Amino acid sequence: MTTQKSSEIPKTAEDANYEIDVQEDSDHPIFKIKYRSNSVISIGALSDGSSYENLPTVKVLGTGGTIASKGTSSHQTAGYEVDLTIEDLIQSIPDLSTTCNLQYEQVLNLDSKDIGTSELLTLYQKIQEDLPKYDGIVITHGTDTMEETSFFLQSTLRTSKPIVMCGSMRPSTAISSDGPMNLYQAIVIAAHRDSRGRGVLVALNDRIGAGFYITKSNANSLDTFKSIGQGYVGSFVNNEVHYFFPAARPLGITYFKLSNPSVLADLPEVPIIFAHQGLNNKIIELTIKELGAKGLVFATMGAGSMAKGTNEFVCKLSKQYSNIPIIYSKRSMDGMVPVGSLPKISDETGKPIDYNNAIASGYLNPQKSRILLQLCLSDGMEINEIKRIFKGVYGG
Ligand SMILES: NC(=O)C[C@H](N)C(=O)O
Repeated sequence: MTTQKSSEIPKTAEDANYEIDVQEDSDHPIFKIKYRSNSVISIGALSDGSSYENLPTVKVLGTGGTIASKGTSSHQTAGYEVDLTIEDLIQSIPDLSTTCNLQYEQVLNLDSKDIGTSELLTLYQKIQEDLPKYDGIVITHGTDTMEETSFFLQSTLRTSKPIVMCGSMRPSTAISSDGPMNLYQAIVIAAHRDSRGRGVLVALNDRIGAGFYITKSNANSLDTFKSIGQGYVGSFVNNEVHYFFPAARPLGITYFKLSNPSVLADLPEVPIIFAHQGLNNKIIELTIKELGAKGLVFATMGAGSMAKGTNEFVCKLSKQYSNIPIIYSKRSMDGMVPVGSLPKISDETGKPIDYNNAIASGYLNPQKSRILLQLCLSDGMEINEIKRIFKGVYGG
């Protein structure tokens, strides 16, 4: 690889103070143009053979959240309302016209607690429609359920183009609101060629994480998105995107084709039960019998641990209801549930009872496990196939 530098100013952009950095190898020359504003864009062949002939095009899709909210005072950081449009948000950030061609659209405008299956489907369809037309997509979203949307999109959109989610922890009216900086960074990340092939990303607070794993760890502070075991994939410093590793997607992703979106408007009912000392088994019975749950996820107390009586109760009940899948996830933020810690159940005589429908979540937390199970069930998968899918995330 050779690197040449030039500070020549071409006639066509006389007053544009920039530097061209050409990196060449035999197959893929890359031209980096560093502008006065310090934003860097690349023109040339990408490693997959495609290229940005001009500035990359980025579409920002607004869905609401705190980033689009207003409080009643500058110190209010909880209890505010969604009140801004995506246009307002774009107006709050500095000009990015030397970094990308930017377009935006309001898809939803909700607090993310109100995002359910039909909203996910609306967003999914919009992204499917936009992906062929843009080099990158940014989604502004509430942080409370961002990890669920990011997991859903990662499991349903197969693309090497960057899809970057962002939000904020402080409303737009708060002192030191983090929304504009997070949105600005997300757009620069989506426009950056090195963001390709990394799956759905979550960008907040100068950090870039994998939407597949990342989770909200703090209800109030700016430094909230974490995936402790898996770490961040990169960070944002000054106006630069820094990746720690070459482009890669998390292992264990299963892509579901939503060929019939109407099926998705009604994803199967899969509740999550949070296990704790003295859990009343009646709640499990109500969930399966009264709600008609098609599967169940437990946030178990440790690596799959629940009271012996609860495991026996669930095993018996789940069999009465056509062997519904029971996912053993965990309420701890980090760590995993291995197959080996699934309960072994026996009858009064000590004879083992088959509990084949118990499935370990591996590294997936309960809310991500729920979405994966819903997608598996809507695809008509049987228990053993669902086990295989979860095993991809080192569970099963
Ligand atoms: N920080 C946030 O965005 C929280 C907000 N309640 C939401 O998820 O929409």
